[in-house]
Amino acid sequence: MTKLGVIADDFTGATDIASFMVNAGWKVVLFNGVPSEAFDAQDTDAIVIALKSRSIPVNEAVELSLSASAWLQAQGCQRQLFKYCSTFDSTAQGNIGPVTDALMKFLNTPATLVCPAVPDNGRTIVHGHLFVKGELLNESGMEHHPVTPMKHSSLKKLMEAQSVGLCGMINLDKVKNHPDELAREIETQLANKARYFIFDVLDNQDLLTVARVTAHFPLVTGAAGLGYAIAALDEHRALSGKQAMHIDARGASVVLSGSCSAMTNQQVDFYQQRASSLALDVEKIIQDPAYLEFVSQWVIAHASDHLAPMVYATQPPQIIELIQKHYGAEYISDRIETFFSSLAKSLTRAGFNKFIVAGGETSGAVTQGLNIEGMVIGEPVAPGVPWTQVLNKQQWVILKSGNFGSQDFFQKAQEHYHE
Ligand SMILES: Nc1ncnc2c1ncn2[C@@H]1O[C@H](COP(=O)(O)OP(=O)(O)OP(=O)(O)O)[C@@H](O)[C@H]1O
Ligand SMILES: O=C(O)[C@@H](O)C(=O)CO
Repeated sequence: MTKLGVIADDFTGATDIASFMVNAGWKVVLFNGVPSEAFDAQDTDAIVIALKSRSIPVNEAVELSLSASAWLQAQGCQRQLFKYCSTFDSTAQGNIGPVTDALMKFLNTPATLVCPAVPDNGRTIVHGHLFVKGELLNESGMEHHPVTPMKHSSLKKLMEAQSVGLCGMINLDKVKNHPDELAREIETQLANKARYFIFDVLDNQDLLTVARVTAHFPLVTGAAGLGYAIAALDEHRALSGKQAMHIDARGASVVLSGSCSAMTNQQVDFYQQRASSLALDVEKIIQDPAYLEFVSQWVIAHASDHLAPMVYATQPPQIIELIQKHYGAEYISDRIETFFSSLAKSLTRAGFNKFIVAGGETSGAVTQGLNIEGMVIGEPVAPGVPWTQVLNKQQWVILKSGNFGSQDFFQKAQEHYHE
């Protein structure tokens, strides 16, 4: 029986929590948006729905999240987790507070947990303040975020500004030294009208304590660490989880890199010294209708190389700046994404069954090109970046966030293939 339904407010956040739960031994399936049909979830521990609701208008975020919650409930997920960013990305209008309130009403619960802590990634909570690698959230760089600048670190302040109720705070001393008293503490604070419980969390042990004491809450909210703790506490997880995903070495693979982050630039530099590589010509993407076929044929010609061929648009920031000035940033981004989407589609027709993709937006475009509705989450190549198998297909995909993974990521991903 499925144990947990997860509603994630963005795509890389969805793969992040899915990967943490798989690491704890669960079998996890991820859907891109709310599926239109039912899913037979019998041997699945968690279903994750990836939405794009972090920064859209509040009423749309609420509506989308409620429809995800209703679908998950219909698949048997009585318990649900609302996944938002571990840096609590939101404004005083939302969307974390309003979505949480709406889900609480829908799932008919007077209390929930607010827990963005991910100790493995340096997200900790002390005296109710959120830290990012030892820095207060509002001094971590997040105060400059273009869409959701985080101007406070107090989770109480942040949550109460965008929701209808009060926070209940439980400090580190209680979590670490008096775990047996936590259940009573929750009852006392509930009687005092607390709705959103914020526990201090410094390490994974604290997360396990928090997950244990809130195991009866029908709804919890937070980030990937909470997913890990809930899965790790499940005594039956070994029955269904930790099966290595069989990624079939037969069939060809390709690396598609559209990310221009510092880390991806390093990964592309490293990989192009070892494998056949083709840098995309931006002018030809725009001007030459035969270019897609030319690039497809180049990839196909290298299909049986020892390492997968790589096609990349990745460039360092100073070159990107020039290209964007010349063509317009939005226009050129869109053209490159569409090119990757069409290339992926054309390579599938040519027998390619493994796609290693770099970049959040690029991943969205490739997912669309491959017409992916859902995927099973496999083993991670780097923290938060798992191999995935497309539902009901012999097709495998990695979607790498810009700054994730080590220098040898593209090569490392291919070490997971099996004969
Ligand atoms: N040479 C280029 N010139 C201009 N734009 C480019 C070039 N190469 C890639 N792009 C665009 O840059 C954007 C990169 O965004 P993407 O989300 O894929 O990567 P990222 O921002 O590094 O990843 P993440 O969002 O996961 O951190 C895409 O829209 C892509 O089309
Ligand atoms: O929680 C995080 O930090 C990430 O999963 C995320 O939400 C990326 O957008």
